[in-house]
Amino acid sequence: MARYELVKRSVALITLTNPPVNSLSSAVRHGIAKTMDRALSDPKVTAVVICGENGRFCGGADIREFAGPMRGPPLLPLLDSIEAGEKPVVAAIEGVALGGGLELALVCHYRIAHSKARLGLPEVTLGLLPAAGGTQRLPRLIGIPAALELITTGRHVSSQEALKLGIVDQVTEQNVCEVAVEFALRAVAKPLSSRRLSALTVPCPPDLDALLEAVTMQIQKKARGMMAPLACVQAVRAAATMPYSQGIKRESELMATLFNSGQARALQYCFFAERTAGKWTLPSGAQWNDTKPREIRSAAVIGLGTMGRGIAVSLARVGISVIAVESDKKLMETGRQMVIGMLERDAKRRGVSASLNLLKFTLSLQDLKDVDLVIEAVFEDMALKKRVFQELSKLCRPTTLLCSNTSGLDVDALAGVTDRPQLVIGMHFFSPAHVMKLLEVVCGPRSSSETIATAMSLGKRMEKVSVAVGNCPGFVGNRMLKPYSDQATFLLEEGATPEQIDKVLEDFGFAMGVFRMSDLAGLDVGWRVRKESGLTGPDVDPKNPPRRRQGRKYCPIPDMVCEQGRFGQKTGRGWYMYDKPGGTNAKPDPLIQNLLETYRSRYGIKPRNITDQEIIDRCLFALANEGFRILEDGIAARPEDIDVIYQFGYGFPRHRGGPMFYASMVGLERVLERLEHYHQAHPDVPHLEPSPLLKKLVACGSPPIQKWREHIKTMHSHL
Ligand SMILES: CC/C=C\CC(=O)SCCNC(=O)CCNC(=O)[C@H](O)C(C)(C)COP(=O)(O)OP(=O)(O)OC[C@H]1O[C@@H](n2cnc3c(N)ncnc32)[C@H](O)[C@@H]1OP(=O)(O)O
Repeated sequence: MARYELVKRSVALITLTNPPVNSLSSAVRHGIAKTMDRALSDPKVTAVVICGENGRFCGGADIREFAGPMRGPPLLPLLDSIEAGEKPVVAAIEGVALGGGLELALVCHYRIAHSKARLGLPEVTLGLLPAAGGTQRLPRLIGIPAALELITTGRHVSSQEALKLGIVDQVTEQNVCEVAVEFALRAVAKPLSSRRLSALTVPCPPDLDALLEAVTMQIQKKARGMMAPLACVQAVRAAATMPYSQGIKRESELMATLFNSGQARALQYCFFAERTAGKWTLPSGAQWNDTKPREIRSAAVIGLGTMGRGIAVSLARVGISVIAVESDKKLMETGRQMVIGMLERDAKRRGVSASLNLLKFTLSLQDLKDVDLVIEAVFEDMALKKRVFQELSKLCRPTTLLCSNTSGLDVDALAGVTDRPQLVIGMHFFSPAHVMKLLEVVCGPRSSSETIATAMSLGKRMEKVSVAVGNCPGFVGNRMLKPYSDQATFLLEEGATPEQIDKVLEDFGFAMGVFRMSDLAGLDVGWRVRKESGLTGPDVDPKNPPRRRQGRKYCPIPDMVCEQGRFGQKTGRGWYMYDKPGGTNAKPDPLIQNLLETYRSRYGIKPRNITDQEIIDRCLFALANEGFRILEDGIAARPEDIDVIYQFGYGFPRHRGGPMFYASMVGLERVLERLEHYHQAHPDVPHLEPSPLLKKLVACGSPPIQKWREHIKTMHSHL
């Protein structure tokens, strides 16, 4: 796990060998301890270089080991002993030096980085802090403000920025190991005391308290209840105010609290869930690692509304040429200006030049004859989408992939009107598509494995987190949203207010409560869907709208809000009021309060006090319950996929893991018991009836989430 070689007759070259990222597993730590001992005790060796195999220095501690008991030599004393050694040690950093990997580099007396390397202390993103001396050494090296920023955000820096900050001593474009060996030879005669970071004093800003306070306040605003960033601030405060020996103790204490927290478990689960999500498998046996995607060089986007524009930008910025189609000249010109503006701003932010030459705008579908792939992003209307697909089928090359950005319509029905159902697939982007990371790849029953592989690989290239899901109304994300938002509106009937519910959900950690989110998305969207499905319409008595429809409980309040022309932010009024149409500053609206009171008195509902816990339980358990149904229906392959969708598409707090992980943390028995309780109280709400899979898992002793799949295996897969 650590290879030892003697090079240039006197330099010990220690290579970490734990692919793919040379993480510091117990075997690697053991290997480092052994090879360092050998280097320090061999009189022929005058200097040491540490590097990593396969172009990667080290990706940090082995995160998989965090779940089990600690084995092998602990990292902190091992690193302290490297720093204390009497022979110069040089870190040769290629690829990445992250977390424990950077902490290892910080105990080396010198650091040489390749120009393409990235460095950082991302522990905070795993609910931890850099507890192998990182919070104590980095401030001593680069000062409190810069160290605070890196440690509390977990941001990776380029080697050029690392050089400017003083983290590395040299950046090279050449073979970093060779450069480091030469460097080590030159360092042999030099004193090491000033190179031992733990022995340095921290350059302390005069306004330390004010700085720490400002950072704490900033974090409290942004971190939505995450503990780790605040613990990082405390650890850096210790570096500034205590000698190293005490600071390191404080670092360990803070780490101990974080390490055993549910938040750390959730964030580490998210790390692996995100990586697992791309690994799709079909019932046919085809899967992500044995199906070759097609290469996509050119694409078309049909429709230059909000979604189409974002999709066009996301394609062009990764080097794919895009033909954007609109049906009307004025709309096309508006779309063109918006897309160009977005692409220019995006390029400026990334420090690259905007790839405007890749864009073409047209009014004619005829121009799409030769593209490799088309993404339809027209209005959410099945008849319109079918017409577009029929036409594409006639016009495009027989090999062109036809994709729809529908947010919930039947992808197979679209495939059915084409001459190539195997090349039809859903690519459900989230708004704004050039910002939001999530892509649901909706596999119809006839989508070929090559088509799925191509859509997934295109998503990855577009820097999206892509999740393969089955075809059903609303797919995964929007299907689950219904029971969640239904519970919120039922709670309004019973006595809650939009602002109360939103506050509880936002305090839980959601980026936005359900009502603020609806105002942002536009209330008319759901209203149109309800009209299309016959739940509401001209036949409904506006004075006395029924509270039971299609055999189940129905809350007419959202329709009543829409009937007043309140469609959310875009109209300046929705569940809240805004300063102006398009405004974003939501304020409680007395008119909504009035509407709720009138509604309750009309139906003789006595409002009651609703606790925060009831809001959380009803909204989140209804959400997870639908997730269990999605798993048993085979629409999602794993709970991890659902959780990734909710984090990246719906603002579910990452430190809670996602709705399915949250359910597992609360305890499946409790989720089942609460759902049974609420279903008894509301028997006409089918979404509250516990799903058979939830019952089955509880009956099997509530296995950990990673084992749920074994209980779903026998059920039908739509993927
Ligand atoms: C006392 C405590 C001391 C220290 C604490 C720490 O060090 S905590 C760990 C801090 N390090 C990190 O957070 C880095 C995590 N890894 C990454 O950010 C990326 O993996 C990386 C290194 C930038 C590489 O990205 P890339 O896109 O190239 O690959 P991918 O992410 O798909 O990873 C490849 C496979 O490696 C697994 N993996 C990555 N890092 C770790 C790790 N630190 N421990 C364990 N496993 C790791 C990852 O899960 C992938 O596995 P696979 O089975 O192929 O899905």
